[in-house]
Amino acid sequence: MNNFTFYSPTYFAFGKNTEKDAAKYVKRFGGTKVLIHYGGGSVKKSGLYDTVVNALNAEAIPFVELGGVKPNPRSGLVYEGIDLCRKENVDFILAIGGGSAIDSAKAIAAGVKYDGDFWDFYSGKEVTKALPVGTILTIAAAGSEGSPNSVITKEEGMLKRGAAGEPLRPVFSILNPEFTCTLPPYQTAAGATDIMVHVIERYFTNTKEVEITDRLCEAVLKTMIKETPRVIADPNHYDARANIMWAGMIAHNNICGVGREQDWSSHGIEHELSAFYDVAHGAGLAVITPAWMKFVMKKNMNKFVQFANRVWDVDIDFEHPEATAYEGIYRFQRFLKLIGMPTTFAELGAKEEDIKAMASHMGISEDNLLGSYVKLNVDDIEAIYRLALSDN
Ligand SMILES: NC(=O)c1ccc[n+]([C@@H]2O[C@H](COP(=O)([O-])OP(=O)(O)OC[C@H]3O[C@@H](n4cnc5c(N)ncnc54)[C@H](O)[C@@H]3O)[C@@H](O)[C@H]2O)c1
Repeated sequence: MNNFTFYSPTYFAFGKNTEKDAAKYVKRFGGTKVLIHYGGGSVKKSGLYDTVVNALNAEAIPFVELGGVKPNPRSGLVYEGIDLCRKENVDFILAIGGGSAIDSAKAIAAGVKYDGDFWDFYSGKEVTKALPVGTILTIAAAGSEGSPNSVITKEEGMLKRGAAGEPLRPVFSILNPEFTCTLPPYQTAAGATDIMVHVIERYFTNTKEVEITDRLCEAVLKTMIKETPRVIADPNHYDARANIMWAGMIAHNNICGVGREQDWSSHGIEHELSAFYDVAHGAGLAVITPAWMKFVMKKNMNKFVQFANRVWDVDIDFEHPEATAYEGIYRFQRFLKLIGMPTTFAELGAKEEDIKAMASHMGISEDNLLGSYVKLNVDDIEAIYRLALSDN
């Protein structure tokens, strides 16, 4: 196991009615003027927006608001949010929604404290200062409620890029699984896929002797394999929703990833699909991750046999380990189909003729290869996109 530091100071309030205390948490974490940041209709339809506004009024905390965050959140609204916060002397951002609203809030939070263009943080500069962000989560997926990350798409050039830095971890996150019951099955499944792939990006490592984090990863994956079909069949299944919601947090606050090299190729390759076609991130991952697995398995089979055996209950064929490895990937892909995810380019609406452009859009070069389990060059990335044309 490698050396690591782990500091994850987010305060979590989990369960029914926890959103009622939102204003108390804002106060507790120092907010005196709040920006409420959210997407579109769902937070208003569910009554969550009114609950939050009433709670802030009851605590006499002034606020301004900025709605309209789109899935795959855009830089334009971030600039608007930074200007608004400065003009209104906002000192706390409360995001209501999913990864998109939260990531947009984090970008604004970092941008307000920075003299330059906030996009610098999405071009490799570490975030070292940000306004505090609190979240009320409505979809289990991105894990942004506990992560030090944010992903934004720059309209100009449709660049989808990530930023990172400890100040981006929310100071508090409120997770009421009931709010996730209104998610359409497709969004539920896309979220579940994202959760699983957050773990997979950490699981496939060349770092040796990482039994504790391997086992944590496997626990999250096993939980998702059990609970996701339950909520697809019964969207109001509170306990299954609750297990998935907490799995989503554990999958990405890095408790499963400390002390080990991590990969992150599937996310990088998928970000081009979301940028080119504006698809749901989890759906893009459902197409890309099995293709990535098929490609890298041939170069580094090590971990795939363990994945097949421990996660997908495949008996190990010691004479033909590649058959065991492949069976694990096959079962993963079959599971994705079962929960209603696309598994090919065509199902996603992606086009073969864009493959070259997507592979070269990522800024990968021989000095800057993608991933770590197997390091990928542009030709490898193209080959992975081609493998995703079919699910055989
Ligand atoms: N910051 C991170 O650590 C991180 C990690 C992974 C992914 N991401 C990014 O997060 C974004 C995706 O976030 P997401 O998957 O959480 O989804 P999202 O926030 O984009 O929401 C997906 C859709 O579901 C709707 N929705 C949300 N809650 C709902 C509810 N309760 N009922 C009905 N509809 C609801 C939203 O309005 C939206 O249309 C992508 O941009 C992705 O790249 C960020």
